[in-house]
Amino acid sequence: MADAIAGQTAKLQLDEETGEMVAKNELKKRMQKRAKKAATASRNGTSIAVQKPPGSQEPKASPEEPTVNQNTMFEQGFLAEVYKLRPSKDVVTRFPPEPNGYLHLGHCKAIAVNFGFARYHGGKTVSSNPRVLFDLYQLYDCLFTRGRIRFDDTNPDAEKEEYFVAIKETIRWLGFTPSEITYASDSFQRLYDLAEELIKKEKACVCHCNETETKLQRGGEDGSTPRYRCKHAEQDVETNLVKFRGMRDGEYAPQTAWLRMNQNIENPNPQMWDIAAYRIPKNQEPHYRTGTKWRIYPTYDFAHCLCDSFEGITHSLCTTEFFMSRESYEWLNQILVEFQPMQREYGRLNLKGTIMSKRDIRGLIESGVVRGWDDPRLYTVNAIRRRGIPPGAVLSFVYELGVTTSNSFIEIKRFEQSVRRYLEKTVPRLMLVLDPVPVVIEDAQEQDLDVPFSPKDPKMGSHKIKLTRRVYIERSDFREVDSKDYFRLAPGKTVGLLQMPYPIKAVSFTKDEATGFVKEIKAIFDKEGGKPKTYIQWVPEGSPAAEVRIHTALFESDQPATVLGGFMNDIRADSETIWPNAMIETGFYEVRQRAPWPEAEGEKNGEFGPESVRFQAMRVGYFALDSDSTDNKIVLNRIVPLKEDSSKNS
Ligand SMILES: Nc1ncnc2c1ncn2[C@@H]1O[C@H](COP(=O)(O)OP(=O)(O)OP(=O)(O)O)[C@@H](O)[C@H]1O
Ligand SMILES: NC(=O)CC[C@H](N)C(=O)O
Repeated sequence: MADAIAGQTAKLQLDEETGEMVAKNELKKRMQKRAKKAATASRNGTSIAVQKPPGSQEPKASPEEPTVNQNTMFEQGFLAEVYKLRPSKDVVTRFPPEPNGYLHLGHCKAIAVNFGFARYHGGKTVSSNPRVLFDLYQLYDCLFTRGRIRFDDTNPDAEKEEYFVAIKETIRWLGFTPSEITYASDSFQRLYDLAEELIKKEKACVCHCNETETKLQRGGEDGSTPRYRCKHAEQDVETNLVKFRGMRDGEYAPQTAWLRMNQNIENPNPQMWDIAAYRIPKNQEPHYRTGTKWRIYPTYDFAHCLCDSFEGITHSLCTTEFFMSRESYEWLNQILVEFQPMQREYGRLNLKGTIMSKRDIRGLIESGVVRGWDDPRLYTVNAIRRRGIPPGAVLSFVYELGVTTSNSFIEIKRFEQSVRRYLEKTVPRLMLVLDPVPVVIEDAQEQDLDVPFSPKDPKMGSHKIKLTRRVYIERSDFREVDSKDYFRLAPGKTVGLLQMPYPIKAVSFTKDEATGFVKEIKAIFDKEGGKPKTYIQWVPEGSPAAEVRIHTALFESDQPATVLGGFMNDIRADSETIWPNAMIETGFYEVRQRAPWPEAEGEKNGEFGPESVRFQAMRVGYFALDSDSTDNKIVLNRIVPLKEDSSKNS
């Protein structure tokens, strides 16, 4: 029976316009009809979007056969050029987050670039099959490749332990194993000593100018007045040393003194206009790692290049907003240290139709628009993960986009398309009914049906589903009044039930007097009527209840940040729909027990949560178990719809 049902279901295709499962021929007919209609409409000046007929659709790739090999990113284009500029047997890179918030999708690109570059140039002789590679890569990462995390933890006022922990976790989840985890704070003493050396070389002074004065020295508000050097640049070395030590020993109030580099105010690059090297933070929060030992902290511009040198970073890869900083990076390293890393800049990954800045997300959380940093409508890694997007799908997306020097603004639907492609062949299929209405099949005999988890991949195995007399179908799959162009259930009409040996024909129905809703449908098997035009999903009586959350775009526009009055004025009211009384077939329990689906990347090592329970709910979408679930309550999030949401970037 399983084979017959598998054969039948495998041949069905989703009609993206109606959401029905139909035979290939039926879909072809429908497509031709629609194409004709569209042609007539276009002749009449009105346009209708048409789904491509089966066979003409773009080939669907599986993650095992990626359209873009992950190595392509390092073999061609920007990153290949970077390597050619500095070919090295011992590539060392670092991913350098500031632990002041949770990482987002853009950071996944930075992680893939930094760890991937080191991995590629450290272990490129290994097979290019990603499945085989995973175990080997873990070993390779630890033993041979030199991709590190370095926390840029130079601003204790903004940093918290929870962010350090979450960042490390994200990198593991993406399937990378840092060869080392380091901290700028490991080098605070060494950095301090080098700051004194810079003073002794007359390349830094302690400055007391405030923000307004500094702005004037740099050409005023719009940069149109002549630039000039501040008077503190004339202080002698001894005075600067005494003052700098005074800063260190707490003799200056926060923000009344800062160490400033003596660069070149004439240089057209603002990064060379005597920028800050050390500052006294306003709040004097204890540092997560060094406590109250330091009252002064190095700036990014002082610490980053020096730490890169201390750690022997060969290729310091960062995003293009640091392009101007390259000059000060090289200037400082050349004065103070022997080993010279090479900084190069690639384009940031941005998504249209959302916000990713930590400050803005904090605003959404505080105003109750979203549940928290991991709300599935956001694009923080926590949110993407909770929503059920697998780490392998995130990486595929990054590899697909590749790396150039341009900042990319990608539509959410492109991201979702990539995720859908990844899930299509890697997760099992189940039946889920969002808004159940009972159908009593009067001539049904109770029996167990053995149905495959995948219509095409026998390796996924099969599970039992009980054919009960009373089953549940989607309320929207029944119409009280039939019509010619309607192909699902209606009085006197036949519809196929997925995985069921025979189609059913509705014979009568009752309604709830109070609500006017259909209460129960009576049906019989239609054993003589031949193949039905359309198939719908169902669940047997006794199936577990589930709360299903369907999320769509949080914002109306493509650029919420630029909307008049700010992104808060751009929030969609219907970005979350909850189906509290959905039902899922019991095969779900086996899917849950066999998680993670798919078994790949960072989830393979046993570190996975409920979100790795992923499946395709036929005709409804891809789903994952939400972290609000308990032993007695199933809560599901839709990962992505089965097709692109035409109403909006979902
Ligand atoms: N959108 C992005 N695309 C690609 N790389 C990014 C993106 N955002 C940050 N990065 C890179 O990730 C690394 C760590 O960044 P860090 O946490 O310091 O980011 P950030 O720029 O403060 O992030 P944000 O302000 O967007 O939260 C840096 O090398 C940074 O250039
Ligand atoms: N060079 C870089 O990649 C910059 C990293 C740094 N943590 C930042 O401020 O974004």
